Amino acid sequence: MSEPVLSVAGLTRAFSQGGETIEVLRGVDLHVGAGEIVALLGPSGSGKSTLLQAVGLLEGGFGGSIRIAGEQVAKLDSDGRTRVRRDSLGFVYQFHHLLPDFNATENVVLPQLIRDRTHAEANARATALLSALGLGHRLTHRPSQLSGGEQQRVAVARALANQPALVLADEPTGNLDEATADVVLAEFLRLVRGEGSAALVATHNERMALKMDRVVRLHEGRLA
Ligand SMILES: Nc1ncnc2c1ncn2[C@@H]1O[C@H](COP(=O)(O)OP(=O)(O)OP(=O)(O)O)[C@@H](O)[C@H]1O
Repeated sequence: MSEPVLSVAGLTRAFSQGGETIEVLRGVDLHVGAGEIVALLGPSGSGKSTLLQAVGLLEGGFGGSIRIAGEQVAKLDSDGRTRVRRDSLGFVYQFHHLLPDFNATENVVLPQLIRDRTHAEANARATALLSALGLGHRLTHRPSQLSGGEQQRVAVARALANQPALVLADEPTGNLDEATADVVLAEFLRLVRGEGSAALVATHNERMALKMDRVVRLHEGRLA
C-alpha cells in the first residue's frame, strides 16, 4: 500500500487561559490515504479547527508527529512550513479570504505564480477550474461582485490550483444557506475527486459528512 498523504500520531495541543490549561487535542491519530476524502466531525469547540491548523502548519505549540506526503513536518522551521504549504496543501475556509482587489481568475492564478508556472499556464488552469465549477461567466468579477456560493467556488478553485496532495477544509460551506451549501459541497467533492487530491473536511453537519469517503469523530480530544 502506498504511504498515506497524511499521518498524524499522538497529536496534542493545550491552551493556557486565565491560569487554567485546556487540553484540546489529547493524542490524535489519523491517516488519510491518497485521494481519500475524510470528514472530521465534532461539535462546536471539540477542536476541529485546532487540528486543521496544526496539520496545515499554521499554528505551533503542538506535540506529536505529523507526516505529509511522506515528510515529517512537525518540527520544520518557518521556511520549511511555507514550502510544504505551497507544494502539498490547499486550504478552504468558512469565509473565502479571497483577495478583494483581484478578480476570480486572478485569485486562482496568483498561487500558481508562486509555484513558478508561466502566466499563460496559470491562466489556462484557473479558467479550466472555474469553468468546471460553473463560473465560466464570472471570470473577471471581483469577490464583491459574486454571490456567497460563487465566492466559495472561487476559494475551492484556488485551493486546487496547484494540484495539492491534500486539501484542508474548515466548514467550507458553513457560511452558505442549506441549498447552496449542498450544491457547493457536491461540486467541491466532484472536483477534489477529479483532481485526485485527498481532503480532510471539518464539519459539524452529519448529513454532509456522510457524503465523504470516511467519517472520523473528534471526542474529548481524541478521534473515534
Ligand atoms: N488561542 C486559544 N486560546 C485558548 N483557547 C483556545 C484557543 N484556540 C482555541 N481554543 C479553545 O479550544 C477549543 C477548540 O476550539 P476549535 O476552534 O478548535 O473548535 P472547533 O471544533 O473548530 O469549533 P467550531 O465548530 O465552533 O469552529 C475551544 O474550547 C476553544 O475555546
